[in-house]
Amino acid sequence: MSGLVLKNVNKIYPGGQQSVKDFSLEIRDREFLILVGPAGCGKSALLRMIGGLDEISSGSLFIDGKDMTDADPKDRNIAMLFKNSVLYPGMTVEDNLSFALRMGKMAQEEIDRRIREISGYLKLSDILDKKPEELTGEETYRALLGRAMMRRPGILLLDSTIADLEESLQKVMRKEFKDIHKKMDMTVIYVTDNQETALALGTRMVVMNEGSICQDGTPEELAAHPANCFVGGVVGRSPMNFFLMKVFSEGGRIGLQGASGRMLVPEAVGAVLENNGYVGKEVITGVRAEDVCLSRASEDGQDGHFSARFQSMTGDGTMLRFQAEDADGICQAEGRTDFRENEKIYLFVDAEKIYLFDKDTEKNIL
Ligand SMILES: Nc1ncnc2c1ncn2[C@@H]1O[C@H](COP(=O)(O)OP(=O)(O)OP(=O)(O)O)[C@@H](O)[C@H]1O
Repeated sequence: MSGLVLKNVNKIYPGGQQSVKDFSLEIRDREFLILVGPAGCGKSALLRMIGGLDEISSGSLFIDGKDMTDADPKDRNIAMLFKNSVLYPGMTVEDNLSFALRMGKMAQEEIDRRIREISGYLKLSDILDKKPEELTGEETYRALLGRAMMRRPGILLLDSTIADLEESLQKVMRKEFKDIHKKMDMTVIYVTDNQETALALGTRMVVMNEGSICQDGTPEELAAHPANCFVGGVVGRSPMNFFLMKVFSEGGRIGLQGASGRMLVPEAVGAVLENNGYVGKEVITGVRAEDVCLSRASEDGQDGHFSARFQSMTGDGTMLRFQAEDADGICQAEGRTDFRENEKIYLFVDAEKIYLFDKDTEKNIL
């Protein structure tokens, strides 16, 4: 059993800077939780406090119902793998795996048993005799993970640890994480600034910004109903564009007027806007790149069609960047790559797929 509860946790440094603000979260035993947030939002600070490497300035931490706020790191049953973790130089992978347990005087038989088990899970058997400098990036990562798991921690903290691997390896490792987590009886907190991992693992995700939780849920829930613009921009299969548009009412229908086009919204959406007093006001309209299509319309002014100017293709050629009257954006290229810079293009936005946020609070209106 290794559930974890954080209650109103704060981290304030001697200079007065605060990295974690009133952070409360409950993580169930054996849960795999992904903590996503931009650089500097306090993810590592939070992990360091959970692991006992840094003091909790105020608030409390419970592990399995026991108050561990001030407990010694070695009493927390937690293993950590940080961005800058390295294997002990000069030692083989096997020695790296066994070192801490040998120092703790564990019986060699038990150490050997664990090495066999973990080597099996992490495919280390063929590299047990190798030294760190002989390992590839992926092998190093597997060995580091194995070393962290040798003590059979109840909780494993992983800090952006696969971010430095090549993209193809990251994919492999994400899949393996899922398998390893199933086999090992562990609660895992995985910190990353990359939502891809959370989407790939499909597990619970907490989005963090400026030291606080923005939203908590599955990646699908967060993508479908982001609590605010920030989460909308962070979570989802394609980037979200944001446009400022004015809500209008015309002939009993509600619509949105932007600088380069307009669209009527579905009746249910219109009702929410009307009932909440948004008619005549500006709202932030969020549209995912995958929901903006190149339009064949050749005239401005058609409902749902927006004029823009082509800027550039994305590196993989699947999306294009455009400049609308009031904002830059990104949309599907649909195989078209033959635009000239600044050429006029037409975009179609599916009104069924839009997100609407309050201009002042940036909170989701729908
Ligand atoms: N010892 C410290 N003293 C003062 N400020 C600190 C200290 N450690 C971290 N910070 C600040 O706290 C904030 C959060 O840092 P933290 O490393 O937790 O962010 P992060 O989300 O993990 O970012 P990254 O993904 O880049 O590691 C940052 O603004 C950082 O500069």
